Amino acid sequence: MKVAFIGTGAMGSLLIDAFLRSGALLPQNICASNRSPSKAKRLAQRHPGLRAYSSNAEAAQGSKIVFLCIKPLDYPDVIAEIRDVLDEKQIVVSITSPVQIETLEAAIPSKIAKIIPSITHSVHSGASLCIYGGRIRPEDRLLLEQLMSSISTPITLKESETRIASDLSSCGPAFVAHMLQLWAESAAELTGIGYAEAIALGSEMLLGTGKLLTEGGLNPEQLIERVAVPGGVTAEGIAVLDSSLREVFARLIDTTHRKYDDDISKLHALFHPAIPDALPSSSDHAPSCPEREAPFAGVKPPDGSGAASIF
Ligand SMILES: NC(=O)c1ccc[n+]([C@@H]2O[C@H](COP(=O)([O-])OP(=O)(O)OC[C@H]3O[C@@H](n4cnc5c(N)ncnc54)[C@H](O)[C@@H]3O)[C@@H](O)[C@H]2O)c1
Ligand code: PRO
Repeated sequence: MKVAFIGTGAMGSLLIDAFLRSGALLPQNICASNRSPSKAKRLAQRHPGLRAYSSNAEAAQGSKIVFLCIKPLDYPDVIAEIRDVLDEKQIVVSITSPVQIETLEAAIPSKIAKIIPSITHSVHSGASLCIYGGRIRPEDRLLLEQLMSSISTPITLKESETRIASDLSSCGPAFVAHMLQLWAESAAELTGIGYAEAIALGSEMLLGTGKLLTEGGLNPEQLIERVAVPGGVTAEGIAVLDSSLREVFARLIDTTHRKYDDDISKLHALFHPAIPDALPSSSDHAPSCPEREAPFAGVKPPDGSGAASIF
């Protein structure tokens, strides 16, 4: 079975490397193409058997699954290039949040899914966000979730939840890494500890905290209660965070949702140049205020170990 990756930048290459490392795909299963073909060729050199194409249509033709690993505004060109070689049996997966499933369903005959990955999949970790179009059948969903289970924890959600869920799972690693940077910079500046040492300590702490909140069976409230002993230093620190961070997160969510809406508008104009507005926006999905309660479906997929090639 062929699986195509169109766009082999940061995320396309990461997915290919991770699927191969997990054993879920073999190099001979994979076709890759990229606007600058040298990137796809480098992957073929790294993984003998993988086929690199200079044409997106050639990569897509005959592939059971076609991953589109390109940026939002590159979609119209790529769709125009591959439309004629796609059929209704193929599954086209967009890894890009603002590209709406209904836009792709209107443009191509294939079954459409949106799967938003995360850099954490390179260490076989993190949630992949799975959103399915109306043409996806249960067996297609099983296939995609088996594949994604080999490198991540697939979580099914509604398209309206894409932005906030992606903030947490896909942008989140960068947000948390930035918080750690600032914390380590302040630590180095105010106390004299080395920046590298502070980063190392913080990174080990993040790893352990993630484990406690997943396999360790603790929720944030329980974890805080165990750490913040009454009258101790942690409780004082949490009071400081509480008074400052709520506003920061409100602004963060507002900003990412504005950017999302902006991308949706630009895409709409590119896909439908003559049709004015009536677009979905993040405000259709959730209030653009901090008190949103994301109604996260959180449906766990069937258990696919993905240890062996599933194709
Ligand atoms: N990087 C992440 O952590 C992450 C996480 C989740 C989702 N995403 C989404 O994945 C998408 C790609 O992100 P990225 O970080 O890999 O970006 P990137 O810029 O590293 O990669 C995009 C690749 O697409 C190629 N490309 C552009 N136009 C093309 C065309 N017409 N035909 C073939 N290839 C073309 C570019 O040459 C580039 O190699 C974005 O929409 C992003 O939102 C990224
Ligand atoms: N990276 C993409 C971006 O920064 C989206 C999720 C993570 O736009």
